[in-house]
Amino acid sequence: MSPARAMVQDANGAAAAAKPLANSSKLPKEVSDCTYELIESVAQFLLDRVSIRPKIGIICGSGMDGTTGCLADALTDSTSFPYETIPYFPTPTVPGHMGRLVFGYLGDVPVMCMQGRFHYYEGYPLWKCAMPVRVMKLVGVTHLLASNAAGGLNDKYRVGDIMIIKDHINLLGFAGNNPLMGPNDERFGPRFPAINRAYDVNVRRMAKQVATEMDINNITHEGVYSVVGGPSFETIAEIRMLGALGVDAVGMSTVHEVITARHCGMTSFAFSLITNKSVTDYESYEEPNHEEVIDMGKQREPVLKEFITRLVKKIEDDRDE
Ligand SMILES: O=P(O)(O)O[C@@H]1C[C@H](O)[C@@H](CO)O1
Ligand SMILES: Nc1nc2[nH]cnc2c(=O)[nH]1
Repeated sequence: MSPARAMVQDANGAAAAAKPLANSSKLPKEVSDCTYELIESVAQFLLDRVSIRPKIGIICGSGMDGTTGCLADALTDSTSFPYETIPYFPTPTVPGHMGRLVFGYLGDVPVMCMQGRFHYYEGYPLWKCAMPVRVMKLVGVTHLLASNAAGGLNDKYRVGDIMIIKDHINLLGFAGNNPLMGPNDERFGPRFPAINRAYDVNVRRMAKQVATEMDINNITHEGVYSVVGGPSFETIAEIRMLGALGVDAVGMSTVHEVITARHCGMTSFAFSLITNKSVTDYESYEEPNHEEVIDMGKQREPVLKEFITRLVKKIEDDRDE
C-alpha cells in the first residue's frame, strides 16, 4: 500500500502531494490508551509537516465544512491532512463533513481548521470525538472557535440566524456521559474542571462587535445551546421540555469539544447557525431533515466566513495589545 500523503495547495490553489506520511496507526480503543504522549506524537507529526504555528483552532459545523466555497478553502498557503492520514485520528461518517485538517492563513492570521467533526451518534465515545481538540492544544492553539448547525427553539429566531452561544445544557452529561470520563492526566487539566465560564465573555463581546460592523445584528442573537445524542431529531414533547429548560437552540455537537478545550485551559467560543425551526405543534406536518441543514449552511457560508474571518482578526489583534 502506498504511504498516506498530505495535500499542499500552491499559490493558485491547486492541490499537490506533500512529503509522504507514515502510515496511520490504529485508533486507541480505550480512553486509557489515549495518553498525553500519544496526543503529543500526533501533534508532533503535524508540526513536522507544516511551518505555520496557529494559535486559533476552528471546527466547522454542518454546512460549513463541505466541498467548494467552505471556510477551509478560503485559507491561503494551506496544507491539508485528510483525517485518515493522521495517526490515531477518527474519520467522519456524516454526509457533508469532509474530513480534513487544514493549516493556513485566514486573512493574515495563521489558523488550523477541522473541516468535519466527530459526533457521538457516529459510534465514537465522547473522548474520541473531542480528541482533536487536545491535538490542537499540543500544537499550540490557545483559542477554539466552533460552529454548528442547530434547531431554533426561541420564538424570536428565524432560519438562517446566528446564535452566539453564551452557555450550554449538557444533556449527555446529565445522562452520565462526559468527554472527561476515565483516567485524568493533570498535564491536560484538573480532575474537576469548572465549566461555568466556558464561553469566553471577551470573545463573545468581539463577536457582537463583528455583527455590528457587518450590519447583521438583526440576525444575530446570544443564547443557550443544548446537546442531545442524536442522530434522531427531537420529538415535540422533547422540544417543549427543552424550551421549558431555557434552551434556545438544540444540536448534536460542540459541548464535548468545549468541555475538553476548557479542561486544558483553552479559551473557547462557539456559535450556532439556526438551520431549522424546532417543531412544537402536533398539528404540524414539518419534519427536520439533514438536507435542509446542509442547504442552509451553504446559503449562509459567505456571511459565516466573513464573521469568522473578522473575529479571528480581532482575537489576534487583542492578543498583540
Ligand atoms: O456538526 P453539527 O453539530 O453542525 O451538525 C448538526 C448535528 C447533526 O450532525 C446534523 C443534523 O443535521 O447537523
Ligand atoms: N438535535 C438537533 N440537531 C440539529 N442540527 C440541526 N438542526 C437540528 C435539530 O433540529 N435538532
